[in-house]
Amino acid sequence: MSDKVCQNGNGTAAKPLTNGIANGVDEKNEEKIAGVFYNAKEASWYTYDVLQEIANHLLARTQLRPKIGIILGTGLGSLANQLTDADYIDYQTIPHFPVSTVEGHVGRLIFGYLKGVPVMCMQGRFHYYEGYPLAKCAMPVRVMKLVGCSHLIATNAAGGLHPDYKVGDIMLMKDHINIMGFAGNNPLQGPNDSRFGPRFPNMFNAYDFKLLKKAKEIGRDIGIENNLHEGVYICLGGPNFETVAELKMLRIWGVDAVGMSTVHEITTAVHCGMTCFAFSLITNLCIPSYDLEESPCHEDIVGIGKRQENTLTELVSRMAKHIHMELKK
Ligand SMILES: O=P(O)(O)O[C@H]1O[C@H](CO)[C@@H](O)[C@H]1O
Ligand code: HPA
Repeated sequence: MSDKVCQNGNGTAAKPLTNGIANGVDEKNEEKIAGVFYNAKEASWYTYDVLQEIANHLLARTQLRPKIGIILGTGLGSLANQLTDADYIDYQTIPHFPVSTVEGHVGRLIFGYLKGVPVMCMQGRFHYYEGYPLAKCAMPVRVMKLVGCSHLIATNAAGGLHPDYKVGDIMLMKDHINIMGFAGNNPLQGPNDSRFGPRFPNMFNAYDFKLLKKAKEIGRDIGIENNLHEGVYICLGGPNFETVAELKMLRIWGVDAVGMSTVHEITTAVHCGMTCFAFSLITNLCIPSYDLEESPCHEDIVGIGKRQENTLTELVSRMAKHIHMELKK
């Protein structure tokens, strides 16, 4: 038996919880689960004014005025090491901000230059399974928008369901299935503030086609074309990994990669008019068979991201550079 922390998918990797919340706001909620508050009211608590307050707070703490927001997924946080002249802002120190509770998510915003391009980077995201409502998970996207970002680059670690995918491959997201939304759980649920966007946003071109094309071009330039795919992502609620029957069903649905994030962030970004690009790092294979000895393990998933740091940095920084140049035109 290896000395890995988790075997057969049963390992957990929760960070020790701190007090969970940085300021007085959440302490008003009645329900408290393991230090993280869950209350549906929280979802509609992030009004335009509250989010503007957060944005103003951040703008007062950095000179940078980025147009590109980046979300770093599980194990992908090391990309932030490449940022120069950076201002680091821990989530705990931001008014009304939740904290990251998952291993592989540092829990801070970084304003800095990625190969010369000013960006705002989330080194750690929020997930539904942490106990946060979807609107709260996606709330930082609206903050990005209010800070001045017109573009979102979202990354995630995901299980590869497409039979051609290998661990370490990259799947550019061309579309997603909002299965949690099917069940009535959507970050845009509740009163619509038209200052963010319309009541009924169109998700037809959620993933910008031109950026997708550019990413494929960059993939060729950096020699990863054989490990680069384009596919459909699904966000499940987690935190458990999938059963074999579930994987079989998802394959029939046309899903190529499975994760527990990103979809609500993209939905929120599209709603507020941001241009989106996203990709999954395939960190494990989702093989719908009962005969396997190994199943996904969070520690391994984190490790794959670290291993691919150079390639991911190259892809993200070149995409950021491209967007930066396009915005200047
Ligand atoms: O989507 P990100 O945050 O990259 O993380 C993925 O990896 C974790 C499971 O190991 C889950 O949180 C899943 O969503
Ligand atoms: N399933 C769900 N989420 C994931 C996986 C997976 O196999 N790998 C990384 N995030």
